[in-house]
Amino acid sequence: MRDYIRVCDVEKYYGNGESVTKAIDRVSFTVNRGEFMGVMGASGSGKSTLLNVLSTIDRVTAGHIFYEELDITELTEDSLAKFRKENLGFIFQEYNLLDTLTIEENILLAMTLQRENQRTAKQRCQEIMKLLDIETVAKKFPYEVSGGQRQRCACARALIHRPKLILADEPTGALDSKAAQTLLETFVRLNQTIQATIFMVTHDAFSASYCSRILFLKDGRLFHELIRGERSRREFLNEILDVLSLTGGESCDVC
Ligand SMILES: Nc1ncnc2c1ncn2[C@@H]1O[C@H](COP(=O)(O)OP(=O)(O)OP(=O)(O)O)[C@@H](O)[C@H]1O
Repeated sequence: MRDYIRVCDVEKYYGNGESVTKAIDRVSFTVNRGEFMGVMGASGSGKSTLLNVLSTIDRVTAGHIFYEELDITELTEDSLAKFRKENLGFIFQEYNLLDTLTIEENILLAMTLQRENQRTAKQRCQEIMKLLDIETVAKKFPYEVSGGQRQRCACARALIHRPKLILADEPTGALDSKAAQTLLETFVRLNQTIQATIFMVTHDAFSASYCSRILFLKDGRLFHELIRGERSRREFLNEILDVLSLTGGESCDVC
């Protein structure tokens, strides 16, 4: 399989002089198209920073990130905005839904902003709501639905463009275990049905056990990697917990 993303010797420093923080320190790895990648590590290990440089929200201090042949560290701000719009979908812990719009309108807004034709937009919205099982709450406002349904709405909004890469920062953080499980199963389904590549930061071993591969960060460096392969999710979970006990990382919210 050809590499979809190549992260080459990436460094991200904050501050300068004596007060410099090496949030990411010479990290290199590749991602294949269609992988469900997890990133784990203790608090402050650099997970969000890595996600931010991968998603072009933040610039690297040194190193290169290639999406196929395109080096995104060399792009101008205008080209970056275009790249983000055409390729990426973001899902964060805070849903950032607009309370004055219904669930359906929140999802459609993402399409309106891209000036898609209305019929295509509506059709895609129906499809994605069906896939995420939120059709029944389409006409409700965000404050009238559950946390899990809000999160799936945020997910639908990110996915309606059919992004090649989904970037998720602690997407299950605000969910109870049932809602978290539903969202993770949705990710797996999306991963399998539309071959979306997923990059998910999580501190939770249970969430990570849904991934096909996990990178472990420690003090900004790549410390370990686990590949699920043919193992059951339970076996993979146990292995993740073993690694976390070595890194002093976190645990598992539901086990
Ligand atoms: N804007 C910033 N300015 C200065 N230092 C920062 C900034 N953002 C992050 N850092 C530092 O960089 C390091 C990595 O932070 P990062 O947020 O990537 O860690 P994390 O693994 O995502 O942590 P958490 O699990 O607590 O969210 C930390 O030492 C943090 O204090």
